[in-house]
Amino acid sequence: MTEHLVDAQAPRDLKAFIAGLPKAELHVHHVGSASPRIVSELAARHPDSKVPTDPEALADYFTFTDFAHFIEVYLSVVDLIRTPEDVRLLTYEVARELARQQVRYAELTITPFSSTRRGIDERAFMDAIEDARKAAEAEFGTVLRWCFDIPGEAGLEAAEETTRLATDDRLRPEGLVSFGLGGPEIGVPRPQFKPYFDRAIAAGLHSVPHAGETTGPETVWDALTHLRAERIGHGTSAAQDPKLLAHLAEHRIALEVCPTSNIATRAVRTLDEHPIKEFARAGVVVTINSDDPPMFGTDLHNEYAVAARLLGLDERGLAGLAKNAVEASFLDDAGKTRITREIDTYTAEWLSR
Ligand SMILES: O=C(O)c1cccc(C(=O)CC[C@H]2O[C@@H](n3cnc4c(=O)[nH]cnc43)[C@H](O)[C@@H]2O)c1
Ligand SMILES: [Zn+2]
Repeated sequence: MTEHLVDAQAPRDLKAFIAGLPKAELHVHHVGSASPRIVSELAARHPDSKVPTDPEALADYFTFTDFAHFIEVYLSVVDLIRTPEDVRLLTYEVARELARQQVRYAELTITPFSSTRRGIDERAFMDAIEDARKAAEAEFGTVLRWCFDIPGEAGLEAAEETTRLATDDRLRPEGLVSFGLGGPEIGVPRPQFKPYFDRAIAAGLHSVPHAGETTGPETVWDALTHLRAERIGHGTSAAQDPKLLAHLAEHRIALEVCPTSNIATRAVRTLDEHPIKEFARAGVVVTINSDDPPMFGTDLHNEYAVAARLLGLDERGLAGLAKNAVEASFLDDAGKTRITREIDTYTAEWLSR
């Protein structure tokens, strides 16, 4: 069971503050955000799948022995997304959940290769996510943007297909802002993806690969050097390299920290051993994110509560984390100013109660 991951120790008042705090989420996966209700609905639609239809059984199914097991389970959920309507439903429901958590802006990591290789028409796929994005903004007020990621383990064929989908002007969706690299790192060296990142960057996309989640700091250096990373997904092992921490701090390359994810995939042993404190101490820009929240038995509120405990933060400190995410986002300046002001107003009102 993953429920033990939920941080019950945050004071009730701080939890209430977090619940109302306007936030930005920069590292959250599309399929990995499918709620137990959506997963069981999709599993019931596709009974040939081994994914349980019972939400209770899903908690056990979403308990991982290691990162490789996590990816195996993740792919079984990917297999449930078979039609453009599945894609639209999932995207819209993810936005609803983000809005519930006062997320004003989110960059959602989507792996289009996984859908197109399963036979979903590429045009219909783009229309489905864009339709959900526009509906979510109109109905919930949450602005969504996309990061298309290469599923690393699927190799250069996946890299080529993802790059094509991200850079072809006839296909590229309006909401696309960045280009990523996910999946396992062990046995999947970052430098091989350089030509694909070069093309994506030339097409105006920002570079946000996962790195240092399950391998050492050299992978983070590779992501910076070869993939020209502007933010790093996880970057957990950066804590082992003081020069790297200094580089990240100096160049304001933010880390997308997802504490509970790192425990659930067993990349880090316990929350108390999480290197977030070292990041903050070194002056690295830390952003707090949820990664694959239902699979890890968490949500963004819980991740902020975890961060508050690990970093010893009060309301102002939490507001600072929320502002870090806005600042490190790829939102335009007017949007950044709007959300930052909202965070400041909310915090000032809360503290003057
Ligand atoms: O879709 C396929 O057919 C396929 C075939 C081979 C390999 C893959 C992948 O590598 C998919 C991995 C997928 O996992 C996503 N993800 C979600 N959470 C995380 C995370 O914490 N760290 C790394 N990757 C993560 C990611 O979006 C990848 O695309 C697929
Ligand atoms: Zn991730």
